[in-house]
Amino acid sequence: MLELKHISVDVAGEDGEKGILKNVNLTVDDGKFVVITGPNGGGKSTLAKVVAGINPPTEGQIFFDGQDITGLGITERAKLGISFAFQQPVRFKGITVRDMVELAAGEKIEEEQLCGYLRDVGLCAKDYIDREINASLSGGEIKRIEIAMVMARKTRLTIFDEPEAGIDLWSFNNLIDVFQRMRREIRGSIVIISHQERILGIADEIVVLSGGVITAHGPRDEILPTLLGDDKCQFCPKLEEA
Ligand SMILES: Nc1ncnc2c1ncn2[C@@H]1O[C@H](COP(=O)(O)OP(=O)(O)OP(=O)(O)O)[C@@H](O)[C@H]1O
Repeated sequence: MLELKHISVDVAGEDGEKGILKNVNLTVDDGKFVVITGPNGGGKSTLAKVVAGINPPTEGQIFFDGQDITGLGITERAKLGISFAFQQPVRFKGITVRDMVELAAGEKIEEEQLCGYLRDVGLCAKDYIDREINASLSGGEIKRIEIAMVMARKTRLTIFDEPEAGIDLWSFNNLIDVFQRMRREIRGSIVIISHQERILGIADEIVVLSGGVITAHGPRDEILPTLLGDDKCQFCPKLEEA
């Protein structure tokens, strides 16, 4: 179980300190599929980076299975079973797709299983398995490889920051299937930052983060209608009727 307690992140702005996250409290129970959404600039990526150990919080504590992990770095958190898929994945020169998926899994993987991971993310294994991860891969291809890696990793908590970014429609449809399969197979928790209605539609819980504050958190059936209804622009000031 992941618990964020009184998390704040301040950065130095032109007019002094600026609060990006303000006293955020959030619990993600085991096995839950939680989607964090909200307006641009609301603090979602910052929150994901705080959980992954990339950004330290200015205040507050993070607990994972009851252990205080606030002071741990990315690698130590990864060892405890926290994985993070970047909005813009990194590319490694000289390393093949096979190497990366095996590295993620922490063991040699049977060819058939490796092909399965690639097939699930819409890549033809024979074309990609021995391909080097370098600048010749497109943004969408590299994103799919990273999702295959996350599937191979089977961690306790997986965080995706806008997995739909840069992915074409075919892959997007498959991405939904991939998430549902991940949910069945890895039995860990999945936290996804997304603006996509279809991803929100498969969540167990939805968290709305706006202006650095959680403005709503609850079961999908409770939160989603409030995001999709007439009140879609609930975060914007209402225009006066003419
Ligand atoms: N290091 C920083 N210095 C100054 N401002 C920052 C820094 N990091 C983030 N911000 C600001 O904090 C706010 C929240 O950023 P964040 O990337 O967390 O938002 P987000 O909800 O993920 O947005 P989006 O939906 O557009 O991806 C934004 O206004 C951003 O410009």
